[in-house]
Amino acid sequence: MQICRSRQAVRDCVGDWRAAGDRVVLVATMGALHEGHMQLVAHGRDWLAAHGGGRVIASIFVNPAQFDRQADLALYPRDEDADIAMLRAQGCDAVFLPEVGDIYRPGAQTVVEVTGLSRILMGRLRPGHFRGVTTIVTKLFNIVDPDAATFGEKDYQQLTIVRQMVADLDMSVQIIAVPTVREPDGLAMSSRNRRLSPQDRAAAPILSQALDLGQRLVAQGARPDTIRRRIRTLLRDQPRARIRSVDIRDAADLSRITRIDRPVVILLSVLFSDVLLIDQRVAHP
Ligand SMILES: Nc1ncnc2c1ncn2[C@@H]1O[C@H](COP(=O)(O)OP(=O)(O)OP(=O)(O)O)[C@@H](O)[C@H]1O
Ligand SMILES: CC(C)(CO)[C@@H](O)C(=O)[O-]
Ligand code: BAL
Repeated sequence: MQICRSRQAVRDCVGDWRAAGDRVVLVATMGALHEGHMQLVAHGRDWLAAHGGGRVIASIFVNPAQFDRQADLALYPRDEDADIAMLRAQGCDAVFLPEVGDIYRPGAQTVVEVTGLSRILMGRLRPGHFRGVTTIVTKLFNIVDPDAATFGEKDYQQLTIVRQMVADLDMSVQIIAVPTVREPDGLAMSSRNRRLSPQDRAAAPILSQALDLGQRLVAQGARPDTIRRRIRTLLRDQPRARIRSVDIRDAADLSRITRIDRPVVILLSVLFSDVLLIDQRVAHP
């Protein structure tokens, strides 16, 4: 696996692959890798196998521009050696590990923002977060120039926003959505899970139980406000869980709904001590 620490190193590496006729898939991450990230690499490989073959490059960059709280940035888990070993074992072809100064250079003035979708739901809880995401994803697309890129459904609003950006700006990158990978007890894998205390870790599967309940109620024909209320009641039974948001939206565009006559997405964000966990489930009436 090639290790690229500068933009130029990535361009040289991808240039060699392209000269050999390979297609390229980008797996963008913030590191502290887990099996969810490995599935992004695996889905990238599957896409390449169906499109004439090629190479997967992962990026690991804890992007300061998408953190709304300094403490969250300072505490974000980092483990470069373990990350490189995992990617190598997964058969990833290259990894891009840029420094902050190589990505955000003095005098830069340009940001990329999907104006509507970035300001609702998590965008209200974390102002500026999605502008930071779309700006770094655009920069990574420009540096790597991939044919396709993988994004996890766990970060459902992020996935929806990236799709909107790619369509709005005519970016020629195919977005591959990857289903959420879970621990055996149902907790969605997340780098931030490492920061949970043992007590919070034991309590955290309440999120997936709440999603199970929501999915059952959607299938039974319940109304969105009833489902939100029942989910909140379940979460309130867990004293370690502090609810930040419970939403039910149109799965296609995250618009508000008053009755459920098409696929919806149930979106949860819940604090355990100072760790904000999110999870989602698409449900069909
Ligand atoms: N459990 C998972 N299953 C599938 N994809 C995932 C999972 N967790 C993260 N991803 C995806 O991996 C990519 C990189 O995410 P990131 O590095 O932020 O990891 P994370 O586990 O989501 O960390 P965080 O704790 O910051 O939420 C994103 O596209 C994200 O949706
Ligand atoms: C897409 C991403 C790597 C951009 O920093 C990040 O938001 C993430 O890890 O989901
Ligand atoms: N996977 C989401 C990245 C973030 O929380 O900043």
